[in-house]
Amino acid sequence: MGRPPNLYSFQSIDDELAPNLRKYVLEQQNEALKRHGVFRVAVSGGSLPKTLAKALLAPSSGEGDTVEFPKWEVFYADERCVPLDHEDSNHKLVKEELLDKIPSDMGQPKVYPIEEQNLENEQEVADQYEKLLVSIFAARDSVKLPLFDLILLGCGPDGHTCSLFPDHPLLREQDAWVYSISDSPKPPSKRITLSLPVVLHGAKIGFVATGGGKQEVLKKIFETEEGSKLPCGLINAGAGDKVSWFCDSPAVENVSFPRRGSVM
Ligand SMILES: O=C(O)[C@H](O)[C@@H](O)[C@H](O)[C@H](O)COP(=O)(O)O
Repeated sequence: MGRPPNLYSFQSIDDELAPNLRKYVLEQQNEALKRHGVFRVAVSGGSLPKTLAKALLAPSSGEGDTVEFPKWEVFYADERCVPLDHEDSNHKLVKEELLDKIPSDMGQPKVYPIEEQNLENEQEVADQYEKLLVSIFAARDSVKLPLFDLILLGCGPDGHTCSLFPDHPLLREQDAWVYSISDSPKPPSKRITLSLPVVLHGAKIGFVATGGGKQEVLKKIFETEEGSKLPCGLINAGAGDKVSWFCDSPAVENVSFPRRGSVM
């Protein structure tokens, strides 16, 4: 097993977690821009977009601390098979929480939502999204897996992440980049998700998990054999120190796994 994941815990979301998350995201942004002039990020839904907005919409404190949105390409780590203006859409959530709030002088990222045709056929939605990823990540060369510069995820109370759920057969799938699911235990039932190998391949993987409701599952994920088999645990085990967790104190109150102070 490689090096363990990084676990950060903060007293306050607004005053500590968000500024540290900003620092982390901008480190990945600046690295990626140096590497290939573009920052490719995958984001999921849940509470993440709101916390991300707190991090990214704060004023810049100077050099190296500028969010270069026009150089960002934003993808969805998972999406629900609903129209883009539907209450359940992750794209709608990201748009309302973050994109619509970006001041006009900062410019907008290029965002890649799912296609709205054939929403009733979740396999079709997954295939279309995979085709999109192939056209971007394998434009010139054939690549085995798409390389996101950063994948930002949440953690469900059952240990799911993206739309990869505990004990679900999708966890064993290796072939496609994007899978559909029609029996998601968290509604709505029809969704698409990046595959586990795609997530593990990400250059960096950041989890944001806050609130007392996450306490039990985080203890399990970080401290038990059973938890290491949950989707979040599989990512910790498979991606090691490429993974960073941004948690608040209530979420990790009982977790004795060593924490890091701050992203500095
Ligand atoms: O579309 C979804 O349902 C999400 O992508 C899902 O994976 C989410 O990130 C977790 O359920 C955590 O959600 P919370 O942060 O709201 O607990």
